[in-house]
Amino acid sequence: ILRGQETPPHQRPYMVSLQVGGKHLCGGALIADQWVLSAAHCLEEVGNETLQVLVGAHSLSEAEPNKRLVGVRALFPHPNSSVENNHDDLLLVQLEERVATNPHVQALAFQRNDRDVPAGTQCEVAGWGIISNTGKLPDKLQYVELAVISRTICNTRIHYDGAITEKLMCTESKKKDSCKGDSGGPLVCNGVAEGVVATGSRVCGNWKKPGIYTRIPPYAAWITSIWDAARP
Ligand SMILES: NCc1cccc(Nc2n[nH]c3ncnc(Nc4cccc(O)c4)c23)c1
Repeated sequence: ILRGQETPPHQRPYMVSLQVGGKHLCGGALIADQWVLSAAHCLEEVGNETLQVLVGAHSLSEAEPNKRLVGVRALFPHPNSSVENNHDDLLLVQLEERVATNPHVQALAFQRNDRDVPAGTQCEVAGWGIISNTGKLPDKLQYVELAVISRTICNTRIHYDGAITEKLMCTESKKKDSCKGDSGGPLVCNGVAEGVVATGSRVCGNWKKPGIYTRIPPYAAWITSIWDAARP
C-alpha cells in the first residue's frame, strides 16, 4: 500500500496473508470460516512450495493472540484465469480446517448484487504489500482510502484504452495506491467486499494507471458452486 497508514490493530479481522516459506506473498479475505478469496495470479509465485494462510494478524513478525498460520486443503483458481491477462483473476482457498471466529478473525461479506459501485465512492484496500517504490515492506497491516473511477474514464486511451471489462473496476491511483504484495486483498466499499486487487499493469502510484480490481458480484454463483461441491 503506497501512501496509506497502519490500520488500528485487528480492525479488519477478515484480512489474511497468503504465505510461502513464512514470507508474505499476497493478500486475501476470509469470506467463510473455511474459505479465503484471493487472486489467481498469486499462485504464479508459489511453485511447488507450501502455501499457508496467516489469520488474525496485525504484525507479520510479532506473536499476537488469535494469530495463526493455517494450512490449505485445496486451491480453486478460476478456470478461465490466465497468466496472460487480468481476466477472472480470482482464487478460492479452502483452509484445512474451519477457523474459530473471534474478535481478530471474522468473515467479510461480499457483494452479490451485480451493480457497479458508483464513481466517486470512497472504498478502502488493506495489505502488507510494499509501502514505497523502493520495495520497502511493512510489518504491520496498512490501509488506504481510494475513490472509484468510472469504467468510461478508466477505458480512455490515457488509462486502459478499453481493457476494463464489466467484470473489472478501477480506483484512483494518484500517489495513494495498492502495490506489489497487495494483490488478492479485498476492495471494501461501505463494509462489503466489492472487488479483489488485480496486479494489472504492476504500476503503482501513477494516476495514468488506475488500480484495477476484479469485481466480485459477477462471480458470486461461481463461489457458491465451489462451496457446494467441495469436500468439507
Ligand atoms: N496498483 C496496482 C497494483 C496492484 C497490485 C500489485 C501491483 N504491482 C506489482 N505486482 N507484482 C509486481 N512485481 C513487481 N513490481 C510490482 N510493482 C512495483 C514494484 C516497485 C515499484 C513500483 O512502482 C511498482 C508489482 C500493482
